[in-house]
Amino acid sequence: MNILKFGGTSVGSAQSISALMDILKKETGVENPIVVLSAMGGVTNTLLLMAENARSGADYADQLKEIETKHFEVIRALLPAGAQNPVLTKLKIYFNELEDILQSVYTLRELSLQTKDLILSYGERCSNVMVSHIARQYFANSVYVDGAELIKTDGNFGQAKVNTQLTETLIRDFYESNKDKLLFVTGFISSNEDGRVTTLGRGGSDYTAAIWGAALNAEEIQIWTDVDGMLTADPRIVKKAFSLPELSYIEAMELSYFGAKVIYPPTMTPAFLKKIPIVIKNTFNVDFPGTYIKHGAQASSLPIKGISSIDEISILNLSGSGMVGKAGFSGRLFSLLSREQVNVVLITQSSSEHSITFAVKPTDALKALALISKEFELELQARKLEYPEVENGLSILAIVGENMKRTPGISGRLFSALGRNGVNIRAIAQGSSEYNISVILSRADLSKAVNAVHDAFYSDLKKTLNIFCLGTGNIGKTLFQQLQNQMPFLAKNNDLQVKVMGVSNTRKMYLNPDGIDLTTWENVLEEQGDKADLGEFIKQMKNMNLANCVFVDNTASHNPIQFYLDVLQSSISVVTCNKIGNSAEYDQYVAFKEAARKHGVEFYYETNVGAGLPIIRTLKDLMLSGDRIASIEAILSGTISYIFNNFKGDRLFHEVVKEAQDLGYTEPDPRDDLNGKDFMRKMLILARDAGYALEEKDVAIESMLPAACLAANSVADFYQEMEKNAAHFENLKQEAAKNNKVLRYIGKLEDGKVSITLQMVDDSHPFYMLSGSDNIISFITDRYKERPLVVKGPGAGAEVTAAGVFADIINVGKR
Ligand SMILES: NC(=O)c1ccc[n+]([C@@H]2O[C@H](COP(=O)([O-])OP(=O)(O)OC[C@H]3O[C@@H](n4cnc5c(N)ncnc54)[C@H](O)[C@@H]3O)[C@@H](O)[C@H]2O)c1
Ligand SMILES: N[C@@H](CCO)C(=O)O
Ligand code: NA
Repeated sequence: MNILKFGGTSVGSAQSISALMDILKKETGVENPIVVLSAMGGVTNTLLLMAENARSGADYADQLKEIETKHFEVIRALLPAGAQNPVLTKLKIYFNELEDILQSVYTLRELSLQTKDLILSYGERCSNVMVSHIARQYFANSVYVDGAELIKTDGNFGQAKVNTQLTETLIRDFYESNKDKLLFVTGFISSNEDGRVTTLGRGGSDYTAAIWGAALNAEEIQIWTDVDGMLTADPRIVKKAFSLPELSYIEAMELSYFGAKVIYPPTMTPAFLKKIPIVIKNTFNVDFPGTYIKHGAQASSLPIKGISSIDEISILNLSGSGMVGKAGFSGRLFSLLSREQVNVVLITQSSSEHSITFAVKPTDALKALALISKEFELELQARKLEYPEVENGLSILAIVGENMKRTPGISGRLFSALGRNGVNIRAIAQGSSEYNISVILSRADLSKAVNAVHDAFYSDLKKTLNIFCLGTGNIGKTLFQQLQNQMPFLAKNNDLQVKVMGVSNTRKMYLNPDGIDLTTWENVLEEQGDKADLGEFIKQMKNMNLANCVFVDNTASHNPIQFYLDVLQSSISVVTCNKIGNSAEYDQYVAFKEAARKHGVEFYYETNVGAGLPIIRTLKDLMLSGDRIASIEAILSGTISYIFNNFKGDRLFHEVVKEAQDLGYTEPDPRDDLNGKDFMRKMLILARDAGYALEEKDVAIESMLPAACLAANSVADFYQEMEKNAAHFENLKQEAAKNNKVLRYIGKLEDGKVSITLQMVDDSHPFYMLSGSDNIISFITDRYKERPLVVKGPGAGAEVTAAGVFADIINVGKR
């Protein structure tokens, strides 16, 4: 025989009660199950509120009406008109009784625990009367059972202690003479020796189910709720949390002790003692197998079973010389707290015995402080103890699982996931049972921490990168297109999900904690976006406090640069195609790298040089492997390369420049390409990566433009000047052609000096053969000295650049 317990949401509406009936149709057969029901969802809270209102002399009539309507609506929806009257009458009697009780509370302005229990009992009574009547349409032998009469307790109202022996006898006797019926038993309520209603405390209906299960040696106890069993983490925090097929009782207790609201741990004890399996099932997803909690649960391959947390916790730290070597000290402390009903959630003590830190619920913190101040008054006065302080705003995160036992590396994985994401740990505790490692951290970090730890332990599952992108121009737009196309492949082959959480251009910004749909981002940004504000964008990004976060700069603007340090220091990686940051002051370039290293995040800028071509990466690998750069020779302006490769025959120079711009090769302002500035930035970044502490002024640039073009103060002006100076460019072209040479703008790093010069080269020069927007770079190093290491290919354009940014993002994900 099985016990089926349905929680508040499962009896919360006509729809869920219909689902419940369908479940019962499958579960009834040769032997009927015993059904235990909670109050309708929300009713217990409303009853409590009414009781408090009555006590303080406030109105409660509306709430009473609300509860009544809630029940009556279900009855009208699920019972034919002819069958409604008897149950409506029964419930009406209950509501009248309830009103009388509330009236007395109101008159006396007094609410004892005993009266409170009585008031609360109406929640379960009403739901069970109602549902048992509805069930009669399908199961003629359905009966309502007042569970309070069969579970006998002491008189500790609100949290009564069960008299197990008497209770089991009563339940068995009752069951013997009612076996043929389908029993609907009120959960949560019980009664004392005098027959007064008591309640079983938090999670009471689960407890009722376990008590009945143990008394009758049930085959299994099914807990029907609104989630797919016990999950690896709170699904409201971790979107990728998944349901666990099997758990041991201990794992289930550890997991539910902190947070998981699925089952209340003490209620498992009767089932645990009799080795009765508990199954957690979802009323709203009946076919899902759910979670089995049982004796000898199969060891699984998962390193941990789950992550649980307590949202709000306070810690107290007691320290001082007076504690060292004092055997009775912690005994005195903790027996004091236990005597005064302060529940201590976690304790750590340093081996120097100089300090003890313990965690309590915030509501208990001041009480604990007062108790300590009184108990240790003498020690405090004599300065043998420091006056303890309460620290609030903290949370506990715990990883749980029996596999942790004797498995090295588990705590390492926990702490490195937290460290990498910039989560500071305040205190650590691991029980010697090794079922649980708990850490205390700032509450603001909790959600990020749980996600990071979830990723770290279930890494064979999908990892999510959360990206925030600036710039929706050429590169930004193309990146989104590529991301959208590639998403399914990444999910399938790399277990990686890239989610765009925020986007901004100069006009608008839009952030969404659920992620932004890449098919509609343009409309969403336009219609739902706020006015762009870079500081605000960064602030909101930081406030989201997500794990595996990447800030992507696809602008050509100075403005984002000033935020890089702050972003890196917030443990957020930076990927940028914007060269301005790395080519400004050398100290800033160094500061970015140091911040990234210190905070364990990435700072990637492959597209700063040669767009998607692997140049930065190649140089970095050479340096890391101990090679030394002797010289670099390179063509690194895709725009100028394109121009020289296409400035032929009778074509005009400024027309070819315009063509390069239309093809997306130029900077947003093409003057930055033609005046050599863009090239200078790239050479400077390369030189710095090669180990030279150079500044902009150290780069000697030979201009390829006449002075008038250089002086143009707008882009339109610039084009006009190029047109006016057509003869200058024509001369250059003809002179090169005359000597069978081509024009090349070449950068060089040699002996720590950087120059960029305009040259005419013949076909003996390796840079002679180039086409389109090709870049070429040739490294001479200690190891590549006979023949250089050469990287060549298209070095500008939206597709290749966005692809380089994309690869940088993926590389952050690989770490
Ligand atoms: N085109 C290429 O081949 C290539 C190659 C490598 C690197 N890059 C670099 O890519 C970057 C972007 O180039 P693009 O062609 O896409 O430019 P673009 O002008 O088309 O787009 C720039 C975008 O940045 C936005 N923006 C500017 N300032 C901003 C701010 N403060 N906050 C938010 N958004 C801001 C603009 O609104 C625009 O959406 C440049 O830094 C460029 O050097 C380009
Ligand atoms: N404007 C740049 C883009 C690549 O960085 C160029 O022409 O090389
Ligand atoms: Na590159």
